[in-house]
Amino acid sequence: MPAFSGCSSIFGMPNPHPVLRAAALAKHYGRRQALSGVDLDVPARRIVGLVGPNGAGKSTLLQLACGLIEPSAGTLSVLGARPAADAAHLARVGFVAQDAPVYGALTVADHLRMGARMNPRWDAPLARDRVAQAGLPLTQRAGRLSGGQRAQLALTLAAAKRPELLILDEPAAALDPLARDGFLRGLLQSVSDLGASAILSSHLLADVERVCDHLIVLAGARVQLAGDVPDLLAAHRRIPPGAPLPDGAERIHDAVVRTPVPAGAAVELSELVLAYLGRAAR
Ligand SMILES: Nc1ncnc2c1ncn2[C@@H]1O[C@H](COP(=O)(O)OP(=O)(O)OP(=O)(O)O)[C@@H](O)[C@H]1O
Repeated sequence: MPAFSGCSSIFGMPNPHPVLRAAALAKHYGRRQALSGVDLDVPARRIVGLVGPNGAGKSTLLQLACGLIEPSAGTLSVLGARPAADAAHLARVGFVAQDAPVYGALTVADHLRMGARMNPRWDAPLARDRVAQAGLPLTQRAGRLSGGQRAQLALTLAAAKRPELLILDEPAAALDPLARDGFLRGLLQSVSDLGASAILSSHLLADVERVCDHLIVLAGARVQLAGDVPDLLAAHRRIPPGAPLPDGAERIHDAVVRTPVPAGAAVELSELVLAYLGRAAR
């Protein structure tokens, strides 16, 4: 189980249709353990921030969720089925891999035509609108787009599939602050237009704080913390240095404690993430 799971459920019952459910999930590459004993239950209609240090297993989890790789042990279901179970299931998931891969020799318009041919639920007006909004010239070859524009194109291709789940592996990492802002706005807009869920891995805690309402902290191949952000923030406080631990509280790291009573001060999301990463690194 995660060190702390605040995953909320309707009326206290387990969510019947989680977007992603993992049980004792493990993945190793040879002798290297990338994920171990991962249990997750991510409710639908969330924007999930997946954070953790380099090598924590974030890309591995996302690639498992897309069916690009197979688990070594345990189970994983995405939208109620095995990842990439069949063509219909593939159409329900949009994936933007690290570095927003696109075909350099093809134009923006070629990408849209290809998307339309390959995806049964392709939303041509949505694709055209997003491309126009992002200011992507239709005749420009993708290889000549800026990093930010490439990320926008990759997000457009994923969103125009009208997926129920968008999976994005550090899509905005290389972008400058303005381009990142545009990308995140585009993401929020797409998720809201589609009524979809999204899982976004990122090292940028400010981005996660801004767009995510569900958090997964991975470190050392294990889930350290998972749950809806409001629940997690409500369950943790910062106590003054030297103050005694409140009744029933557990010290996570330094001044951050998990406590059933609202002692001390509220914590911010970045502080909470750093506390769990600090504890995992001890
Ligand atoms: N194809 C592979 N072959 C061998 N080892 C791998 C492979 N892919 C990942 N690993 C290892 O698995 C572990 C988890 O890697 P992963 O890429 O999932 O981490 P990450 O959290 O996405 O890291 P980063 O933030 O640096 O992208 C690392 O130790 C990595 O070296």
